[in-house]
Amino acid sequence: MLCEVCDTLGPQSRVRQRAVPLDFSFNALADRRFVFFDHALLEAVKVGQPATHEFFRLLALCHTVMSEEKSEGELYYKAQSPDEGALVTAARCFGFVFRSRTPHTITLQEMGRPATYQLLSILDFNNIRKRMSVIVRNPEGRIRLYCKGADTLLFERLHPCNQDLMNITTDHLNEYAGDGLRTLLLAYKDLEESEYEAWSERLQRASKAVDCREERLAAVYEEIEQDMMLLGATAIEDKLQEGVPETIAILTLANIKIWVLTGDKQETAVNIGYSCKMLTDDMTEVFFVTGRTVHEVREELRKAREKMMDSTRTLGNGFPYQQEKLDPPKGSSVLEAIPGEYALVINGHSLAHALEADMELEFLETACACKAVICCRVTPLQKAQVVELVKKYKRAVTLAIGDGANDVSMIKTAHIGVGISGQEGIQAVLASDYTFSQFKSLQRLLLVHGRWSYLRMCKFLCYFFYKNFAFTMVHFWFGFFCGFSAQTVYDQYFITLYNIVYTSLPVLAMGIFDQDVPEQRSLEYPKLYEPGQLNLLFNKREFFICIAQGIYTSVVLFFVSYGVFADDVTQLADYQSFAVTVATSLVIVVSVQIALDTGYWTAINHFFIWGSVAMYFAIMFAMHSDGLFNIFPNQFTFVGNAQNTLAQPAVWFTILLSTVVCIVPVVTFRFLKLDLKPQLSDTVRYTQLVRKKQKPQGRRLRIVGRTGSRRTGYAFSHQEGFGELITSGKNMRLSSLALSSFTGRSSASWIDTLRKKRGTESPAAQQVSAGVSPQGAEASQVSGGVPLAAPETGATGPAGGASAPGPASITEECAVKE
Ligand SMILES: Nc1ncnc2c1ncn2[C@@H]1O[C@H](COP(=O)(O)OP(=O)(O)OP(=O)(O)O)[C@@H](O)[C@H]1O
Ligand SMILES: [Mg+2]
Repeated sequence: MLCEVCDTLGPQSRVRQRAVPLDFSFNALADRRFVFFDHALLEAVKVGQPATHEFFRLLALCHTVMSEEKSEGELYYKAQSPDEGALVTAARCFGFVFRSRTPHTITLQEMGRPATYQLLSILDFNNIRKRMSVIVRNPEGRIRLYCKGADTLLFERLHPCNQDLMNITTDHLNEYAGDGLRTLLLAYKDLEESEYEAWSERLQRASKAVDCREERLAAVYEEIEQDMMLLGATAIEDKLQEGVPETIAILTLANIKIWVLTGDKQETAVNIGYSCKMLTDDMTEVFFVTGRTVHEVREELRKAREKMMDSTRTLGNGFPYQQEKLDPPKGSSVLEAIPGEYALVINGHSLAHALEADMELEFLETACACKAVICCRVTPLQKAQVVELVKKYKRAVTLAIGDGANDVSMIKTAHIGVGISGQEGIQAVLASDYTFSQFKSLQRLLLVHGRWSYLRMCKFLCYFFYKNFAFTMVHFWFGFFCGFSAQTVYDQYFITLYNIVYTSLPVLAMGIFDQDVPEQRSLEYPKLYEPGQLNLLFNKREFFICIAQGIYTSVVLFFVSYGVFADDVTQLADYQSFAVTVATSLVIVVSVQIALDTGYWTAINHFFIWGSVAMYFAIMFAMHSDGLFNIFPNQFTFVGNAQNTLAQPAVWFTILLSTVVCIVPVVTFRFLKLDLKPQLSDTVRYTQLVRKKQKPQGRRLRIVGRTGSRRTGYAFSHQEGFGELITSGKNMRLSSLALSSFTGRSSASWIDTLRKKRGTESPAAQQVSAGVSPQGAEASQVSGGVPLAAPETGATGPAGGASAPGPASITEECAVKE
C-alpha cells in the first residue's frame, strides 16, 4: 500500500522501497505482518502533523470492517473488501487503531489514547457512487464527514480552494495508477450542528420513502458530500494471481475473445492489461474512447474504425492474402477480418453512450475488430449490459468470470458464469455456475473439461440417433412385406429392453469418460478448442450423417437376413427365427459401433459393452426358455426360438455378414477422413501414439514455422529423427512428413538453423528428407546432415500461432522442451 498525505508530504516522501522496513514497535497494537518502507510518513505521524493524523483517522473511521478482540491487543479484522482491510490495518500500525464498533459508536485508540466517536450516519458505498462516507461526532463534540472513494468522483466534490493540491495529487495518482495500483482519494468536511440536523431530517424522509428510495437516498448523500477538503490518496497493489497472463495467452490462441470489464480507473486498468499481456507494445494501436457526449463517443468510435479500415487498404496492396482477408466469411463483418492488432479502451461514461440503442452496434463492431477490449470505471449494470450486447448480436457463447459482488449481474447474464472464491466475499460464487479459487483454472475448465464435455455430448447424441434409426427403420422395411399391418419385427420384450438395457450403458460410459486427446495435449494445443466454437462435431450435416448411417444399418440388417431366409439357406423360414436373427445382428452391430466410437477405454467401458451383449443373450435365452413359458404361457410366445435359431451356423454367418457390411464402410470412411482430411485432434492423437511407440528419450523439438502463408506447424524429434508434423494449416496431410508443410525455402533455412545449432550428422535426417514433397526438395538437400537434437534454448509458448506478414519475413523458431 502507498499513502500520500497532501500538503504535508511531497512526492519525494513517497519512497516505494527502502531497504529498511518501518519499525512499529512504539505501537503495541500494530500488526506484526505489516511492512511499510516510507520513513517520512512515520515521522510525520510521530511529530503529530495534523493532516497526517486526520488522514489515518479517516482510514480508521470510514469503512465497514468489523473487529474482533480475542484478548488484550489481539485484534482481528473482518473486511468485505481486501482493500478496506489493508487500509484499516495500515491505520492501525501507524497508531490509529480501530478497536470496535457499535451501531452508534466507533472506538479507536489514537496514538495510545482511547477515543470514542459517535457514529451519526454511514453513507454507504455502492458501485454507482463509487465512494463511501461516515459522519461522526468526535470526542470534543465537533461533527465531521469523512469520505473516501474514486478520484474522478471525489475531485468533482472538493472545495475550489483545493485546486493546487488537486493538481499535485492528480499527478501522484496518475503515477500510482500507471504502476497498476488501485487508488482512492480521501477527503473530509466539517459540519455545523444545524446543517447536520437539517440534512439528517431529509435523510430520514428519504430512507422512509416507499418508491425510488435508492435514488432519493443517493440525492440526499450527494447534498452533503460537497465542498470537501482533500486529505490525501492511497494506492493499493491488487496483485494478479499466478498464471493470469499465461491463461489469457492460451485462451486467445484458442480463439476465445477476452474483454476486461473493471471498475478500476483507466490508467490502472491499462496497466493491468499490460501486465496480463492483453495489451502489448507490439500492438498496432490502442484506441482510447473517453468522450463525454454522444457525439464525441460516436466520433471516436468512427475514427477507430476508419483507422483499422485504412490499415487494411494500405497493407492489402498487392498481397492476395490481404484480399482474401478483405472478403470475410458470410455473416461476419469486414472489420473482423482486419489485419494488425488493435485494442480498445473505453471509459464508463463513454460506455453509457456507446450502449445506447443507436450506437451499440457501432460499438460492438469496433470492439470485435480489436484484439483486446478493456472497459474501465464501469458499473455492475454496465458489465451486464456489455455481456447482453454480445449475446444479442453475436452468435457467441459468453462466459463471465469475476470475484466480487459487482460482478454478480454480469455472471448471471452470461451463458456461463464463473465465480472466483477469494477475499471479495461469496456473492460471485453464489451466483455462478462454476467456482474455483484461481483464475488459471479457467484454462482447464474450458480447454480440457469444456472440450471433453462438448465432445462427449456430440458423440452421445450422434450415437443415440444412429442406434434408434437402425432399430426403428427395420420396421419400415418390414412393412413392405407384412402389408404395413403394424406387426413388429422384434419380440415385444426386445423392443422394451433395447433402449433401456441392451444399448444404454455403453453410450452412457462413453458420454462420461470419453476423451479424444489427453488433458495435457488439450492445454498444449489450444486450437483443439476451435471445433466446438464452429459447431463442427454436431450440426445439421453430422445429424444427417448419423441418420443416414442408421438407415443404412437398418437396410443391411433387414435385407441381408431377408435374403438369407428367403433363399431358405438356414432351413428356418419362420417369422420368429427371422426376428431373433435381426435383433441379434442389431445388438452386435450397435455394440461394435460404440466400440469404434469410444476413444478412451476404461474398465467400465469394457464392462458395459461386453455386459450389454451378454445381458442380451442371457435375457433372450431366459425368455425363450420353457420355464418362463410354463409360468406365463401368454406372455412369452417365442418359446425355444433362440436356442433353435442360434444353433444354426448359417444364422451366425448372417449376423457376421450383416455386421461386416454395416461396419466396413464406416471404418473405410473414417480411415479415409483421417488420412485425407485429418482434424487437429487426429493428428495430436497420432503424435501421441507415435511418441509412445518410439519411446522418445525425453527430448521433443518444437518448430514453430512462421511463413508467408501463415501456416504454423510442429515437428517432433525423437532420438531417431522427426516423427511427424502437426499443423493447423488448411491443406495439410498427415502423411506429409514434417518439412513439406513449409515452403522449400523456409524448410531449408529452418534446417540450416538446426545444423548451426549442432554439427553432427544424423541418419534420421535422411529419413525425414525422404518424406519431403517436391515443394520441399531444397529442404531435403540441405537436410542431409541435419542434427536432430538441438541444444536447449528454452521453450516457446504452448503453441505457435503468430505469423509474420509477407513471404520475406519467414522466420523459424526452434526450441527444445523436455
Ligand atoms: N470500500 C470502498 N470505499 C470507497 N470507495 C471504494 C470502495 N471500494 C471501491 N471503491 C471505489 O469504487 C470503485 C469501483 O469499485 P468496484 O468494486 O465497482 O470496482 P473495482 O473493485 O475497482 O474493480 P473490479 O470491477 O475489478 O472489481 C473502485 O475503483 C474504487 O475507486
Ligand atoms: Mg471489486
